Amino acid sequence: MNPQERIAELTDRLHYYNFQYYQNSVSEVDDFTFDKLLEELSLLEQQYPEFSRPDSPTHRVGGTISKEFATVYHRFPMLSLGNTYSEAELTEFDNRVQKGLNGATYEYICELKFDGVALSLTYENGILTRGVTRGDGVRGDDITPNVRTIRTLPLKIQASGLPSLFEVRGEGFLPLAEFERINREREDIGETLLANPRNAASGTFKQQDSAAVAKRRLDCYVYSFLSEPEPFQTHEESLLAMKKWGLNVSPTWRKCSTMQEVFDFINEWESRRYGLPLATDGIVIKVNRYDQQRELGFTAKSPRWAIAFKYKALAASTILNSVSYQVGRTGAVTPVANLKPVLLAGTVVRRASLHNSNEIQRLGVMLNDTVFVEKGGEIIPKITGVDLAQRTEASQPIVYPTVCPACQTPLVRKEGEAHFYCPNEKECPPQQQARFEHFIQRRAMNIESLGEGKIELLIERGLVRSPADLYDLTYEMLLGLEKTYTDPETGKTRVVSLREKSVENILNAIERSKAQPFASVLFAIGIRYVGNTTAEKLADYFGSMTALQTATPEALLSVPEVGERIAHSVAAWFADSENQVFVERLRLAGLQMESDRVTVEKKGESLVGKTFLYTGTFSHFSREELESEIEAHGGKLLSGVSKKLNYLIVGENPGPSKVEKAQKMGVNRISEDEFLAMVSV
Ligand SMILES: NC(=O)c1ccc[n+]([C@@H]2O[C@H](COP(=O)([O-])OP(=O)(O)OC[C@H]3O[C@@H](n4cnc5c(N)ncnc54)[C@H](O)[C@@H]3O)[C@@H](O)[C@H]2O)c1
Ligand SMILES: [Zn+2]
Repeated sequence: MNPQERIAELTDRLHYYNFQYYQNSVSEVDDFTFDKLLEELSLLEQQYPEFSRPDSPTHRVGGTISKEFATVYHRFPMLSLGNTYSEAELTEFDNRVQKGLNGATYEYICELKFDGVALSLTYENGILTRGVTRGDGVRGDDITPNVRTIRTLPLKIQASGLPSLFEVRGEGFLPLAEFERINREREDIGETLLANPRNAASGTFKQQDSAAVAKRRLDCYVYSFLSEPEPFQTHEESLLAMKKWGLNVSPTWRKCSTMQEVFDFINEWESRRYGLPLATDGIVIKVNRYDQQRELGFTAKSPRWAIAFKYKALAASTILNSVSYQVGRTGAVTPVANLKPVLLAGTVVRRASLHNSNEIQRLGVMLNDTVFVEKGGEIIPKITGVDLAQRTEASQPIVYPTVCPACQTPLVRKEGEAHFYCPNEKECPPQQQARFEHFIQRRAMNIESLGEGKIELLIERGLVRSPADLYDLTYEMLLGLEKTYTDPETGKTRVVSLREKSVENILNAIERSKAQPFASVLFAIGIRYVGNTTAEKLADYFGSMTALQTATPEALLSVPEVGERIAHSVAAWFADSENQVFVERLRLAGLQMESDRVTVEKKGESLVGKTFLYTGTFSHFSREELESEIEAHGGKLLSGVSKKLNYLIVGENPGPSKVEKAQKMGVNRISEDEFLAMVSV
């Protein structure tokens, strides 16, 4: 391939990766690969400037703006950062700074490079008025309602000396613990898992429904302050002031006066960063004094006074001893690598995730191979490659099981899914066990005193088979049960035994669970794809188990945010006769089968036969109030813009995609006042 062709190829490929990364929150290659390709393109362009394309990703910020949000122009461009993976290049950067400042003394502020989404936050008279993504650097998406859900971001700052207008920049992120929590929940209801915290954060910030955004507790570290005139002399002063004003500044930054101190900072944080509550991928080095920053200036894409040093993902090599297969609540089989213990980022790693059989094939990994293990943004490390040079005859192919490792039922693979499933939903022990764990969790029936091995014990002694059996347990059945567990990894033993007190606790909790609201019961019964939020929506809409059980597919589809996949799953679940028996037993046990929501009181008939959808926020109603107002006047709420929709009520900060679609389909768009006029006749 000649240089011109290679330049064209790289340009197109990098554009595609950028689009996937910024627009769809998907990484098709890892960052290191991406950065190397970008570097290759940049070098080729320097050598052959005549072939460089005007749209080259080397001289512009990679992101874009989306149609779904209003576009906002940045008052100060939001640039990228030059980056390097080598200490030698960092020294070159320092030489350039030294030269640029003509021998003046200077200091650096070193910070962690947080791996999330860049945010621009505008404060006017101390009030947070706007939150915008970086977009293409010149314009970004106005995601103010989503940014307002970040609890550590003050909506109002009161302090003396506060400029009347200023901008704060920072990194919006999903804390690791939150990322893991969301994935546990997703796994529990059979949803595909989020790939990594950065992409999850990026996807979350781009959601239209800020109530859904609020459920994922996003956070933000701020690291830059912009205002005109600039009240500070140095970056350090701005960090201290922002901290004082109550903005969330990570305490990890340090002032360095020599490159040696910078390198020490880099080395120190290489493993320490894994103790932070979020993913980081390097450090950022910034010239401290603002006048010196101005002197050094910017390239088209990034400041000359700062650079990012990116860590290569921390890796270790070790032996793959065996693969075990775990069966989840929905029957999905997940392979897990058992490794020869190895030290990685300060912790001993014994296991790594292998995701699914495709991943094993992709890696070409065999038993007894020497494998590379990396710690990325996730807590469980992953196998990223095989050291083929170390392969011996001892290496044996991994034979993926054809039957369930727990119950020997032949595994099946559904079309379009990466996982194999054990279809023996009702009898497969790990699925059964997980079904109980799902049922007793706090947000379901809240019988958590049954945790920690007690369920296992009850199943093993044949006392319960279905969660409905919990309601038939008696004091006599439970008292004195005992079991010793041995941890396969450490060999430690633990005794679970049911004495008077714990039996009483369990029975009380079971009794109390009968008062859990209908939505919790609906979540507890464990319909695939029906998480907490969906259960609430279904409970609200149908009001009772009976209504839901007999709901037509069309009715299910008209529930807000319920699509084909969920509707199908719900219908299929209720069509199963064993599930019907299960629900009947729960009903007889006295569980809540109806919403205690006050049924909407009829106020009039002016909206009978009309369908509605709303977007944005309203001054007279909360979302719930608007919904019940529509219902109270006989109107019907739809879940999306379709031909069946008569009116789209457009509030403040509406979702542009809904409005545009409504416009295209010729749906009437009405204001809040126009709606008020319709219901006050
Ligand atoms: N894997 C892929 O497919 C893919 C595609 C596109 C981009 N990328 C990755 O994204 C990077 C390019 O993105 P970029 O242009 O945003 O550059 P960048 O992420 O390397 O650096 C700029 C960004 O760093 C962030 N940042 C974090 N901590 C900071 C701090 N303390 N101070 C200042 N900024 C801080 C800011 O969000 C800023 O916008 C590449 O390095 C690449 O690895 C990957
Ligand atoms: Zn099984």
